[in-house]
Amino acid sequence: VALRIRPMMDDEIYNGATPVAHKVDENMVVIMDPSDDLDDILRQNRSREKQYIFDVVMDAKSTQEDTYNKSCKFLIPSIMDGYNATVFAYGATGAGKTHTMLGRDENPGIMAQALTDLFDKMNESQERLIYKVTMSYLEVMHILKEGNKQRTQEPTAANKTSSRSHAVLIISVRQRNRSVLAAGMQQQYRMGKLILIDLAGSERAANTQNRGKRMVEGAHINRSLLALGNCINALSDKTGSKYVNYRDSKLTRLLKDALGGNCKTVMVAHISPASFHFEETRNTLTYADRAKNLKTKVRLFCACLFLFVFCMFCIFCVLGCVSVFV
Ligand SMILES: Nc1ncnc2c1ncn2[C@@H]1O[C@H](COP(=O)(O)OP(=O)(O)OP(=O)(O)O)[C@@H](O)[C@H]1O
Repeated sequence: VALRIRPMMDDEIYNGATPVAHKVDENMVVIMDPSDDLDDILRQNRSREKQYIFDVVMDAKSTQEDTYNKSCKFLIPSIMDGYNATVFAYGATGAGKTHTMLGRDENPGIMAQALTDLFDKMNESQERLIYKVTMSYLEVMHILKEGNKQRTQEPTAANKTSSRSHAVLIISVRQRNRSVLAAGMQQQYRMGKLILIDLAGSERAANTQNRGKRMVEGAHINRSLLALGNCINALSDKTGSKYVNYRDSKLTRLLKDALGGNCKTVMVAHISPASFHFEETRNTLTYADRAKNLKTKVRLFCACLFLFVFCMFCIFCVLGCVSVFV
Protein backbone atom coordinates (compact mmCIF):
# COMPACT_ATOMS: atom_id res chain seq x y z
CA VAL A 1 0.00 0.00 0.00
CA ALA A 2 1.41 3.33 -1.10
CA LEU A 3 0.10 6.74 -0.11
CA ARG A 4 0.31 9.94 -2.15
CA ILE A 5 -0.50 13.30 -0.61
CA ARG A 6 -1.25 15.87 -3.29
CA PRO A 7 -0.18 19.53 -2.97
CA MET A 8 -2.57 22.13 -1.59
CA MET A 9 -4.56 23.72 -4.42
CA ASP A 10 -4.59 27.49 -4.89
CA ASP A 11 -8.33 27.74 -4.24
CA GLU A 12 -7.96 25.75 -1.01
CA ILE A 13 -5.26 28.15 0.23
CA TYR A 14 -7.34 31.12 -0.96
CA ASN A 15 -10.35 29.84 1.00
CA GLY A 16 -8.33 29.49 4.19
CA ALA A 17 -7.59 25.75 4.32
CA THR A 18 -4.58 24.64 6.33
CA PRO A 19 -2.50 21.51 5.72
CA VAL A 20 -3.44 18.71 8.14
CA ALA A 21 -1.62 15.73 6.58
CA HIS A 22 2.17 15.60 6.76
CA LYS A 23 4.67 13.05 5.56
CA VAL A 24 7.01 12.26 8.47
CA ASP A 25 9.35 9.89 6.64
CA GLU A 26 9.31 7.41 3.76
CA ASN A 27 6.73 5.26 5.58
CA MET A 28 4.84 7.47 7.99
CA VAL A 29 2.14 10.08 7.66
CA VAL A 30 0.56 12.12 10.45
CA ILE A 31 -2.84 13.75 10.30
CA MET A 32 -4.10 16.40 12.68
CA ASP A 33 -7.82 16.75 13.39
CA PRO A 34 -8.57 20.45 12.64
CA SER A 35 -11.78 20.56 14.68
CA ASP A 36 -11.46 22.48 17.92
CA ASP A 37 -14.98 22.14 19.21
CA LEU A 38 -14.72 22.79 22.95
CA ASP A 39 -18.26 21.47 23.47
CA ASP A 40 -17.31 18.05 22.07
CA ILE A 41 -16.68 16.40 25.45
CA LEU A 42 -16.23 12.95 23.93
CA ARG A 43 -13.20 14.04 21.93
CA GLN A 44 -11.59 16.36 24.47
CA ASN A 45 -9.17 13.83 25.90
CA ARG A 46 -8.32 12.21 22.61
CA SER A 47 -5.12 13.02 20.82
CA ARG A 48 -5.87 15.08 17.74
CA GLU A 49 -2.89 13.55 16.01
CA LYS A 50 -2.90 10.14 14.35
CA GLN A 51 -0.06 8.31 12.65
CA TYR A 52 -0.28 5.75 9.87
CA ILE A 53 2.44 3.54 8.43
CA PHE A 54 2.51 2.43 4.78
CA ASP A 55 5.02 0.76 2.48
CA VAL A 56 5.60 4.05 0.70
CA VAL A 57 4.53 7.60 1.56
CA MET A 58 4.85 10.36 -1.04
CA ASP A 59 4.00 14.01 -0.69
CA ALA A 60 3.81 17.08 -2.92
CA LYS A 61 7.53 16.84 -3.67
CA SER A 62 7.14 13.43 -5.36
CA THR A 63 7.15 13.61 -9.13
CA GLN A 64 5.16 11.39 -11.45
CA GLU A 65 8.34 9.43 -12.10
CA ASP A 66 8.99 8.91 -8.36
CA THR A 67 5.44 7.69 -7.95
CA TYR A 68 5.78 5.20 -10.80
CA ASN A 69 9.21 4.01 -9.63
CA LYS A 70 8.06 3.43 -6.07
CA SER A 71 4.67 1.88 -6.72
CA CYS A 72 4.61 0.10 -10.06
CA LYS A 73 7.99 -0.33 -11.75
CA PHE A 74 8.92 -3.45 -9.77
CA LEU A 75 5.87 -5.24 -11.20
CA ILE A 76 6.93 -5.03 -14.86
CA PRO A 77 9.51 -7.89 -14.82
CA SER A 78 6.91 -10.06 -13.01
CA ILE A 79 4.36 -9.45 -15.77
CA MET A 80 6.91 -10.56 -18.33
CA ASP A 81 7.60 -13.69 -16.26
CA GLY A 82 3.93 -14.65 -16.34
CA TYR A 83 2.55 -13.23 -13.11
CA ASN A 84 -0.56 -11.11 -12.65
CA ALA A 85 -0.47 -7.67 -11.08
CA THR A 86 -2.93 -4.91 -10.33
CA VAL A 87 -2.35 -1.29 -9.40
CA PHE A 88 -5.37 0.67 -8.29
CA ALA A 89 -5.74 4.28 -7.27
CA TYR A 90 -8.07 4.84 -4.35
CA GLY A 91 -9.23 8.02 -2.66
CA ALA A 92 -11.89 10.69 -2.38
CA THR A 93 -12.88 12.88 -5.27
CA GLY A 94 -10.20 15.44 -6.15
CA ALA A 95 -7.49 13.62 -4.16
CA GLY A 96 -5.30 13.07 -7.25
CA LYS A 97 -6.07 9.56 -8.57
CA THR A 98 -6.35 10.52 -12.24
CA HIS A 99 -3.24 12.67 -11.93
CA THR A 100 -1.32 9.61 -10.70
CA MET A 101 -2.74 7.02 -13.09
CA LEU A 102 -3.10 9.10 -16.21
CA GLY A 103 -1.36 12.42 -15.70
CA ARG A 104 -0.92 14.65 -18.73
CA ASP A 105 0.96 14.32 -22.03
CA GLU A 106 3.84 16.40 -20.68
CA ASN A 107 3.69 14.75 -17.25
CA PRO A 108 2.51 11.17 -17.83
CA GLY A 109 1.15 8.99 -15.05
CA ILE A 110 1.51 5.31 -14.19
CA MET A 111 -0.43 3.98 -17.21
CA ALA A 112 1.81 5.56 -19.85
CA GLN A 113 5.02 4.97 -17.88
CA ALA A 114 4.18 1.28 -17.32
CA LEU A 115 3.49 0.78 -21.03
CA THR A 116 6.71 2.52 -22.06
CA ASP A 117 8.66 0.39 -19.59
CA LEU A 118 6.98 -2.81 -20.72
CA PHE A 119 7.66 -2.19 -24.42
CA ASP A 120 11.28 -1.16 -23.69
CA LYS A 121 11.82 -4.42 -21.78
CA MET A 122 10.24 -6.44 -24.60
CA ASN A 123 12.55 -4.76 -27.13
CA GLU A 124 15.57 -5.76 -25.05
CA SER A 125 14.69 -9.47 -25.19
CA GLN A 126 12.96 -9.72 -28.56
CA GLU A 127 15.80 -11.67 -30.17
CA ARG A 128 15.15 -14.49 -27.73
CA LEU A 129 11.45 -14.22 -27.06
CA ILE A 130 8.26 -13.57 -28.97
CA TYR A 131 5.65 -11.44 -27.24
CA LYS A 132 2.01 -10.99 -27.91
CA VAL A 133 0.45 -8.04 -26.12
CA THR A 134 -3.29 -7.54 -25.97
CA MET A 135 -4.98 -4.66 -24.23
CA SER A 136 -8.46 -3.61 -23.42
CA TYR A 137 -8.99 0.14 -23.30
CA LEU A 138 -6.12 0.62 -25.70
CA GLU A 139 -4.26 -1.20 -28.52
CA VAL A 140 -1.63 1.42 -29.09
CA MET A 141 -0.79 4.45 -27.23
CA HIS A 142 -3.14 6.83 -29.05
CA ILE A 143 -6.17 4.69 -28.21
CA LEU A 144 -5.46 5.31 -24.54
CA LYS A 145 -5.99 8.98 -25.30
CA GLU A 146 -9.08 8.20 -27.39
CA GLY A 147 -10.42 6.10 -24.52
CA ASN A 148 -9.89 8.93 -22.13
CA LYS A 149 -11.65 11.41 -24.40
CA GLN A 150 -14.65 9.05 -24.32
CA ARG A 151 -14.61 8.90 -20.56
CA THR A 152 -17.15 11.30 -19.09
CA GLN A 153 -15.48 14.07 -17.16
CA GLU A 154 -17.75 16.57 -15.55
CA PRO A 155 -16.99 19.40 -13.20
CA THR A 156 -18.51 18.83 -9.78
CA ALA A 157 -18.35 21.29 -6.91
CA ALA A 158 -15.73 19.00 -5.38
CA ASN A 159 -13.43 18.58 -8.42
CA LYS A 160 -13.42 20.55 -11.70
CA THR A 161 -12.27 17.53 -13.74
CA SER A 162 -14.01 14.77 -11.84
CA SER A 163 -13.94 11.33 -13.52
CA ARG A 164 -17.45 9.94 -13.59
CA SER A 165 -16.48 6.29 -14.13
CA HIS A 166 -13.82 3.79 -13.16
CA ALA A 167 -11.11 3.50 -15.84
CA VAL A 168 -9.60 0.05 -16.25
CA LEU A 169 -6.65 -0.68 -18.48
CA ILE A 170 -5.85 -4.39 -18.88
CA ILE A 171 -2.55 -5.34 -20.52
CA SER A 172 -1.94 -9.04 -21.23
CA VAL A 173 1.54 -10.19 -22.23
CA ARG A 174 2.03 -13.66 -23.73
CA GLN A 175 5.59 -14.85 -24.10
CA ARG A 176 7.12 -17.73 -26.09
CA ASN A 177 10.67 -18.79 -26.78
CA ARG A 178 11.89 -18.19 -30.35
CA SER A 179 14.39 -21.07 -30.46
CA VAL A 180 11.85 -23.65 -29.25
CA LEU A 181 9.34 -22.35 -31.77
CA ALA A 182 11.92 -22.48 -34.59
CA ALA A 183 12.66 -26.12 -33.71
CA GLY A 184 8.96 -26.82 -34.24
CA MET A 185 8.57 -28.16 -30.71
CA GLN A 186 5.46 -27.75 -28.57
CA GLN A 187 6.00 -25.30 -25.78
CA GLN A 188 4.15 -23.76 -22.91
CA TYR A 189 3.77 -20.03 -23.01
CA ARG A 190 3.78 -17.60 -20.16
CA MET A 191 0.93 -15.23 -19.72
CA GLY A 192 1.10 -12.21 -17.42
CA LYS A 193 -1.57 -9.59 -16.91
CA LEU A 194 -1.26 -6.04 -15.63
CA ILE A 195 -4.45 -4.26 -14.58
CA LEU A 196 -4.27 -0.52 -13.96
CA ILE A 197 -7.32 1.06 -12.41
CA ASP A 198 -8.24 4.68 -11.83
CA LEU A 199 -11.28 4.46 -9.59
CA ALA A 200 -13.87 7.21 -9.71
CA GLY A 201 -13.72 9.18 -6.48
CA SER A 202 -16.00 8.59 -3.56
CA GLU A 203 -17.97 11.72 -2.91
CA ARG A 204 -20.50 13.13 -0.56
CA ALA A 205 -23.64 14.09 -2.42
CA ALA A 206 -23.93 17.16 -0.16
CA ASN A 207 -20.44 18.38 -1.11
CA THR A 208 -20.84 17.95 -4.85
CA GLN A 209 -24.27 19.64 -5.15
CA ASN A 210 -24.99 17.14 -7.95
CA ARG A 211 -28.53 16.75 -9.19
CA GLY A 212 -30.33 14.45 -11.64
CA LYS A 213 -28.10 12.25 -13.80
CA ARG A 214 -24.91 13.33 -12.02
CA MET A 215 -26.40 12.45 -8.64
CA VAL A 216 -27.52 8.99 -9.80
CA GLU A 217 -24.03 8.51 -11.27
CA GLY A 218 -22.52 9.52 -7.92
CA ALA A 219 -24.75 7.01 -6.15
CA HIS A 220 -23.55 4.22 -8.50
CA ILE A 221 -19.92 5.21 -7.95
CA ASN A 222 -20.41 5.25 -4.20
CA ARG A 223 -22.23 1.89 -4.28
CA SER A 224 -19.38 0.16 -6.08
CA LEU A 225 -16.83 1.81 -3.78
CA LEU A 226 -18.90 0.73 -0.79
CA ALA A 227 -18.82 -2.85 -2.13
CA LEU A 228 -15.04 -2.50 -2.50
CA GLY A 229 -14.78 -1.19 1.07
CA ASN A 230 -16.89 -4.14 2.33
CA CYS A 231 -14.61 -6.61 0.53
CA ILE A 232 -11.52 -4.94 2.01
CA ASN A 233 -13.14 -5.14 5.48
CA ALA A 234 -14.03 -8.81 5.11
CA LEU A 235 -10.64 -9.78 3.65
CA SER A 236 -8.72 -7.89 6.32
CA ASP A 237 -10.69 -9.55 9.14
CA LYS A 238 -8.04 -11.33 11.22
CA THR A 239 -10.33 -14.29 12.07
CA GLY A 240 -10.87 -14.89 8.35
CA SER A 241 -14.48 -15.79 9.09
CA LYS A 242 -16.23 -12.98 7.20
CA TYR A 243 -17.91 -13.69 3.88
CA VAL A 244 -16.35 -11.73 1.03
CA ASN A 245 -19.12 -10.62 -1.29
CA TYR A 246 -17.35 -9.95 -4.58
CA ARG A 247 -20.69 -10.19 -6.40
CA ASP A 248 -22.00 -6.96 -4.95
CA SER A 249 -20.71 -4.86 -7.84
CA LYS A 250 -18.99 -5.21 -11.21
CA LEU A 251 -15.98 -3.42 -9.76
CA THR A 252 -15.44 -5.99 -6.99
CA ARG A 253 -15.98 -8.85 -9.45
CA LEU A 254 -13.28 -7.35 -11.63
CA LEU A 255 -10.97 -6.84 -8.67
CA LYS A 256 -11.59 -10.32 -7.19
CA ASP A 257 -8.16 -11.65 -8.13
CA ALA A 258 -6.43 -8.41 -7.24
CA LEU A 259 -7.90 -8.46 -3.73
CA GLY A 260 -7.78 -12.06 -2.73
CA GLY A 261 -6.44 -14.16 -5.55
CA ASN A 262 -3.49 -14.90 -7.75
CA CYS A 263 -2.10 -11.40 -8.11
CA LYS A 264 0.51 -8.95 -6.89
CA THR A 265 -1.52 -5.94 -5.88
CA VAL A 266 -0.58 -2.35 -5.19
CA MET A 267 -3.08 0.10 -3.78
CA VAL A 268 -2.08 3.74 -4.22
CA ALA A 269 -4.20 5.66 -1.74
CA HIS A 270 -4.63 9.39 -2.35
CA ILE A 271 -5.39 12.15 0.09
CA SER A 272 -5.64 15.90 0.05
CA PRO A 273 -3.69 17.66 2.81
CA ALA A 274 -6.32 20.40 3.14
CA SER A 275 -8.23 20.75 6.41
CA PHE A 276 -11.52 20.98 4.45
CA HIS A 277 -11.12 17.32 3.42
CA PHE A 278 -10.12 15.93 6.79
CA GLU A 279 -13.02 13.45 7.07
CA GLU A 280 -12.40 12.00 3.59
CA THR A 281 -8.68 11.85 4.35
CA ARG A 282 -9.27 9.93 7.56
CA ASN A 283 -11.64 7.49 5.78
CA THR A 284 -9.14 6.84 3.01
CA LEU A 285 -6.34 6.26 5.52
CA THR A 286 -8.51 3.84 7.49
CA TYR A 287 -9.23 1.77 4.38
CA ALA A 288 -5.64 1.91 3.18
CA ASP A 289 -4.52 0.78 6.64
CA ARG A 290 -6.93 -2.18 6.51
CA ALA A 291 -5.81 -3.04 3.00
CA LYS A 292 -2.33 -3.75 4.39
CA ASN A 293 -3.77 -6.95 5.92
CA LEU A 294 -4.91 -8.36 2.59
CA LYS A 295 -3.00 -11.43 1.46
CA THR A 296 -2.85 -12.67 -2.11
CA LYS A 297 -1.24 -15.86 -3.41
CA VAL A 298 0.84 -15.40 -6.52
CA ARG A 299 1.39 -18.39 -8.80
CA LEU A 300 2.80 -18.87 -12.25
CA PHE A 301 0.29 -20.02 -14.85
CA CYS A 302 2.51 -22.90 -16.12
CA ALA A 303 3.48 -23.89 -12.57
CA CYS A 304 -0.22 -24.42 -11.77
CA LEU A 305 -0.57 -26.60 -14.82
CA PHE A 306 2.34 -28.73 -13.67
CA LEU A 307 0.84 -29.11 -10.19
CA PHE A 308 -2.50 -30.13 -11.67
CA VAL A 309 -0.87 -32.81 -13.89
CA PHE A 310 1.18 -34.04 -10.91
CA CYS A 311 -1.93 -34.32 -8.69
CA MET A 312 -3.83 -36.21 -11.41
CA PHE A 313 -0.87 -38.58 -11.77
CA CYS A 314 -0.85 -39.25 -7.99
CA ILE A 315 -4.63 -39.85 -7.94
CA PHE A 316 -4.37 -42.37 -10.79
CA CYS A 317 -1.46 -44.17 -9.04
CA VAL A 318 -3.48 -44.46 -5.81
CA LEU A 319 -6.57 -45.66 -7.69
CA GLY A 320 -4.39 -48.19 -9.55
CA CYS A 321 -2.99 -49.60 -6.27
CA VAL A 322 -6.45 -49.80 -4.70
CA SER A 323 -7.86 -51.69 -7.69
CA VAL A 324 -4.92 -54.17 -7.57
CA PHE A 325 -5.63 -54.90 -3.88
CA VAL A 326 -9.37 -55.27 -4.48
N1 LIG B 1 0.45 15.33 -7.16
C1 LIG B 1 -0.17 16.35 -7.75
N2 LIG B 1 0.55 17.41 -8.19
C2 LIG B 1 -0.07 18.45 -8.80
N3 LIG B 1 -1.40 18.53 -9.02
C3 LIG B 1 -2.16 17.51 -8.60
C4 LIG B 1 -1.58 16.36 -7.95
N4 LIG B 1 -2.59 15.53 -7.65
C5 LIG B 1 -3.72 16.09 -8.10
N5 LIG B 1 -3.47 17.29 -8.67
C6 LIG B 1 -4.47 18.20 -9.26
O1 LIG B 1 -5.63 18.16 -8.41
C7 LIG B 1 -6.83 18.16 -9.18
C8 LIG B 1 -7.69 16.94 -8.84
O2 LIG B 1 -6.95 15.77 -9.17
P1 LIG B 1 -7.60 14.53 -9.93
O3 LIG B 1 -8.58 14.96 -10.98
O4 LIG B 1 -6.49 13.66 -10.33
O5 LIG B 1 -8.43 13.89 -8.72
P2 LIG B 1 -9.24 12.52 -8.71
O6 LIG B 1 -8.93 11.86 -7.42
O7 LIG B 1 -9.00 11.72 -9.94
O8 LIG B 1 -10.74 13.03 -8.67
P3 LIG B 1 -12.08 12.27 -9.21
O9 LIG B 1 -12.24 11.05 -8.38
O10 LIG B 1 -13.18 13.27 -8.96
O11 LIG B 1 -11.87 12.00 -10.65
C9 LIG B 1 -6.39 18.19 -10.64
O12 LIG B 1 -6.44 19.51 -11.09
C10 LIG B 1 -4.97 17.68 -10.62
O13 LIG B 1 -4.20 18.20 -11.67
